[in-house]
This record gives sequence, C-alpha cells and structure tokens, in this order.
Amino acid sequence: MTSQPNPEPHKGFGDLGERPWKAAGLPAHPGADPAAYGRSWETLANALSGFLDALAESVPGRETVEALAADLTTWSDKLKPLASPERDRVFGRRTDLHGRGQSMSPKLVVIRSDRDSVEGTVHFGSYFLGGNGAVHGGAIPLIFDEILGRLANSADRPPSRTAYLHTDFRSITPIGPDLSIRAWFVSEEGRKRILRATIHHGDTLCAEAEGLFVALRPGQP
Ligand SMILES: CCCCCCCCCCCCCC(=O)SCCNC(=O)CCNC(=O)[C@H](O)C(C)(C)COP(=O)(O)OP(=O)(O)OC[C@H]1O[C@@H](n2cnc3c(N)ncnc32)[C@H](O)[C@@H]1OP(=O)(O)O
Repeated sequence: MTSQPNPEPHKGFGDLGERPWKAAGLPAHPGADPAAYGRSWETLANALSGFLDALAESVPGRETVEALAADLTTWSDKLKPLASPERDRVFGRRTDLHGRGQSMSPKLVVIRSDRDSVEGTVHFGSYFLGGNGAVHGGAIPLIFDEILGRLANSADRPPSRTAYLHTDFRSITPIGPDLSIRAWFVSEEGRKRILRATIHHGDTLCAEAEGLFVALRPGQP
C-alpha cells in the first residue's frame, strides 16, 4: 500500500506510549498527563538542553568546572531517591511537548502531521557537534528513529519497534540553523511498516533514511 498524505490533521502523532497502559486498563501515568506539570517540565527540558549546548561551547576555568561538578552532584543526589519505574517517569514521556520533555535527542518541532506523514523542524545545538560545524553522524539516525518511530506508532496502530534504520548522509548537516524534517509511510503490510524521512537545510538534502518497523506480538518487549 502506498499512502498519500491526508490533509486532515490528526492528534495521533503525539500519543505513542499511552495506549499500552490504557489497553491494560491502567490509569494514565503522571508522565503522560500534561496537567501534572503544566509548562514547568518544558521549561526544565529547555534549560537542560540549553545547558548542554552552553557546556559544549564553553571553555570554563578550573574553578568553574569544579563548582559545576559539585552543583550537578548535589542535584543528582536530590533526584536519586525519587527514581521511579519507567511507566511513571516524565522524562521523554511528555508527548504533548515538542521534544517530549527530554534532552537525549534534539527537539523535533512538529508543524503538520496526519495519519501517514509528519513535517517539522529540527535544530541541532552544539551538544550534537561531530566536527567542523557538522552534526555527529550518530545523532542523525537518532532523530530519524525518533520521527519515524513516532509516526510508525501513531494513530490507532499497535506498537512496533525499529528492525532496521538505513541512513544516507548526502551533505553535512549543519549545527545551528533550523532544518526541515519530513517523514512518511511507504508501505504497511501485515506487521511490517516501511517509512522514509529526509532532513533539508534550505534546498540542500542533508540526510535521508529508511526504516522498517515491525509490530510487536502480544507480550513482546
Ligand atoms: C508516554 C510514553 C511516550 C514514549 C515515547 C517514545 C517515543 C520514542 C520514539 C522512537 C521510537 C523508536 C523505536 C525504537 O528505536 S525501538 C529500539 C530499537 N529496536 C529494537 O530494539 C528492536 C530489536 N529487535 C526486535 O525486537 C525484533 O528483531 C523485531 C521486533 C524487530 C522483529 O522480530 P520478530 O521476531 O517480532 O519478527 P520476525 O523476525 O519474525 O520479523 C517479522 C518480519 O520482519 C522482517 N524483518 C525483521 N527484521 C528485519 C530486518 N532487520 N531487515 C529486514 N527484514 C526484517 C522479517 O523477515 C519478517 O518478514 P516476513 O518474513 O514476515 O516477510
């Protein structure tokens, strides 16, 4: 089956992760409930990403490095006793926020989505630098897996996992500017979903990817 973009917007792109709990008859977990933190978690995630970029760019003196390490250790010690099972966590589970409230991958800003495609922007900060102003070659599949994985599992589809993710690096992906990112379904047959994605800087194709996502059987982790 070849899917054509549906002009009707839908809310399926962001809802990955809630359904397994719903299907099991469990209450929504705090991480899936936007009301639990309001905008404060978004502010935290932005601050964390901003911090990582600032750290990556800076050349601090030794005193600053020692003070920063001490501050970070203080915060780790405060957070460790609050560790919770995966399904109760907030980090990466705020699918109502651009970037899911996490800092592991760059923030994906969705501009338009429908059942079979999604378009948006992505911006790689200095934290994702490989060298010479180019994004690290491992960070690019990371954002492809993010956009393809979320689209593959969107709407009413049962959860799937990435079986393969093939990335072609067509030209450097620059650190700094907002880049256009697009993903779409190529086919959906049985348990197998094939999707493709591109990243452009203006008219320049930076990278493209194809992923196979295989729907999980009941009980499959
Ligand atoms: C609130 C919470 C929010 C959370 C938000 C999170 C958002 C995160 C967004 C990011 C999310 C990102 C998501 C992630 O990153 S998921 C993490 C990365 N992926 C994994 O860890 C997956 C590991 N692998 C597996 O679990 C299994 O191998 C899977 C499940 C994939 C398939 O094993 P399974 O035993 O179930 O199936 P099967 O082996 O019978 O295969 C079935 C069919 O598929 C074909 N096939 C399989 N593999 C390949 C291959 N490599 N090339 C070509 N074909 C392949 C195979 O030939 C067969 O075809 P056919 O013979 O039927 O024609």
